[in-house]
Amino acid sequence: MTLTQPSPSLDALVGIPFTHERVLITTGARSGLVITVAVHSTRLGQALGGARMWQYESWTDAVADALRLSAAMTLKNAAAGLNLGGGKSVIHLPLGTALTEAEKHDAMLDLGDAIDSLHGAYMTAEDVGTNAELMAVVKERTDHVCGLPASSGGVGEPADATAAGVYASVVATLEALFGSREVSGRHIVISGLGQVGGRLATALAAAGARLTVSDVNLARRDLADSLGATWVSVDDVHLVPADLFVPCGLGGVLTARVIGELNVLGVVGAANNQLAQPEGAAQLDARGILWAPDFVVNSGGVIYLALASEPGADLDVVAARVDAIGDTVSTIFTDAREQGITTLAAAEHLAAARLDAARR
Ligand SMILES: NC(=O)c1ccc[n+]([C@@H]2O[C@H](COP(=O)([O-])OP(=O)(O)OC[C@H]3O[C@@H](n4cnc5c(N)ncnc54)[C@H](O)[C@@H]3O)[C@@H](O)[C@H]2O)c1
Repeated sequence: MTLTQPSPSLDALVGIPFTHERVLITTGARSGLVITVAVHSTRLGQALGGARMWQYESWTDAVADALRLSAAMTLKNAAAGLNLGGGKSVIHLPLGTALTEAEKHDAMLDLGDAIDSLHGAYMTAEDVGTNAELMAVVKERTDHVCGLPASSGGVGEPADATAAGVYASVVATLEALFGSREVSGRHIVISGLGQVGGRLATALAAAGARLTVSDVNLARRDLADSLGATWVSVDDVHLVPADLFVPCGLGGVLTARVIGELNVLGVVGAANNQLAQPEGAAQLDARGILWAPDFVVNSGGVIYLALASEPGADLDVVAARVDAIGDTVSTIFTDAREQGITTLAAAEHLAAARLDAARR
């Protein structure tokens, strides 16, 4: 008899209840890659969420990520006041895979076919591992894609708007903690200096913040040096005593251990799904650390994609909507304090109120 290790169930991998309207899991005809398109909710409108192309140990991990990320998009789009539902697509790259440009092209055509088969239930855009140029390839197979390069008539990639929304959230968090919106002189720790983290670090340095930064990609140290920021290893970054910790890398960074070791007064960052477990919100609360919920903080990109893509869009109006993320964060802090609930619960209530109103 052969004994094998029991494999974890998808339920355990996903970690949230299955409440999705529709999930398509398909093998790309050209690429051979497993593509998941998860439509969590269309109650407020077409589901919008980016296309992630990333390495996972198993295709089931990629499906689990799509299920989690699409549910978070429902909350994000609802809390942002957009008439859009939540969805996400994930292309599974087996560990060690490095796609050639031709293979990426094939993967995008496959993604476009998968999205088109849903007849408009879901609209995609760029996310980690994809970009505006690759969205132009998706467009060859479906109209349900946004954030194309300006050269293709699109509104471009959303990282500027995401960084602007995170900046507004940082200011709102400082105000809640210190009674002042002043950034100058505050010590802020940023983990992940990519598209969003790099822009945010540049803006915070220009405003006079003292920065400590980190990235798994050591090449990002050049940016840190140019901003006069202190560089620390990714293993130690959460230990640095500071005013704020700003996660701008991948999700799941706030594990029970990391939360227990944080040495800051607030956490506010761009990374999606920062809490490794939902209980992390209460753990942060119990430690007296003010957490600005990620799906509100990082909604600038989706606000930009949705509103700037509308015909005749006024970019000043779009920028004001992005800036108003700071007001939403302040409201969530106030609601949480007054109702004695976590900031996560307060943000979820905000999103649920919009979803419930749409159900009536
Ligand atoms: N780009 C957007 O508009 C947008 C919108 C909403 C949410 N987000 C989220 O914000 C986060 C950052 O997005 P991005 O577009 O800047 O991605 P990116 O890939 O450009 O940057 C991520 C950076 O984090 C680094 N990184 C990865 N793992 C890390 C770790 N363990 N510790 C430290 N650094 C690490 C990477 O090397 C990279 O430099 C992601 O979680 C993304 O889902 C981005």
